[in-house]
Amino acid sequence: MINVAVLGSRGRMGATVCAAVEAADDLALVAAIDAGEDRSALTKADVVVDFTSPSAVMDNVRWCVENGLHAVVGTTGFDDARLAQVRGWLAASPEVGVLVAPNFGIAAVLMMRFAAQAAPFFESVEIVELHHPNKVDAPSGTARRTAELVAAARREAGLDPAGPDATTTALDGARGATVAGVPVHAVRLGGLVAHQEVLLGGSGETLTIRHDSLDRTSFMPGVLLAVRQIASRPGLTVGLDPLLDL
Ligand SMILES: NC(=O)C1=CN([C@@H]2O[C@H](COP(=O)(O)OP(=O)(O)OC[C@H]3O[C@@H](n4cnc5c(N)ncnc54)[C@H](O)[C@@H]3O)[C@@H](O)[C@H]2O)C=CC1
Ligand SMILES: O=C(O)C1=N[C@H](C(=O)O)C[C@H](O)C1
Repeated sequence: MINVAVLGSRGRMGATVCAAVEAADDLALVAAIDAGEDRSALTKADVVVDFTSPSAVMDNVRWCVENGLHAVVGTTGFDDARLAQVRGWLAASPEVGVLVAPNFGIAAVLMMRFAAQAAPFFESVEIVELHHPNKVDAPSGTARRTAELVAAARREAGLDPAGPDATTTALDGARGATVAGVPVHAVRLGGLVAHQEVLLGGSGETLTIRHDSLDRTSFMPGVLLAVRQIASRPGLTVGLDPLLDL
């Protein structure tokens, strides 16, 4: 039995994780903590799951590492500097495992992988992410990660991350934000959960790779996989890919 605690337990994702843990025969939910509540109950857990906010997550992760607790982190807001900070904390607690994944959906992980595979074969690539209007950050963590993977694949093939663009006159924001050289556009729309399109274009043809999370249960197989594996993966793991042998 793995004892699990959830940070952000009253949120959209946290509540879904609590339900998934309670439904699993090999997991026990030992603490469910939200903003302003005492974190000491977390020490009953083997693994802490964090779905809070980009402004809260770093303090939570540091606290978990300092207390010898493995952490599975879905909260967004991680850039290279933040990941380096986590590696620094882990250096003092080398037995602890922290997994940070911008998206726990298996299909989303595959979408990112397919986008990176396709990226060197096209002149142009742009990313459109579409989410529910209560999302606090833009662009999404998934879009940022996709842009980084796509840019790395294009650079390796000797291509510019961005495609040609003759637009010289535009309202600020009309061409989106640039992440690792790739244009990223963010839509916030009632009725949506989490969606992304990677648009690739070349001579006379285009390819669209689209992923849709229609319900937050889509993230649960990935979260539970990470919870089950994190104790055997000390140090920092970024993304779900290594757990899927991708
Ligand atoms: N990696 C993935 O697969 C996914 C990641 N996310 C990310 O997870 C995060 C949370 O998303 P939602 O659940 O939609 O947000 P939400 O706003 O519904 O929930 C966040 C919860 O965290 C709580 N919270 C804030 N600070 C806290 C703290 N210091 N300690 C404990 N609880 C705290 C809030 O009170 C709230 O209940 C976001 O960064 C989002 O982008 C969301 C879906 C999937
Ligand atoms: O806030 C969300 O909802 C989501 N956040 C993650 C992100 O920013 O990529 C994952 C998914 O897109 C849902």
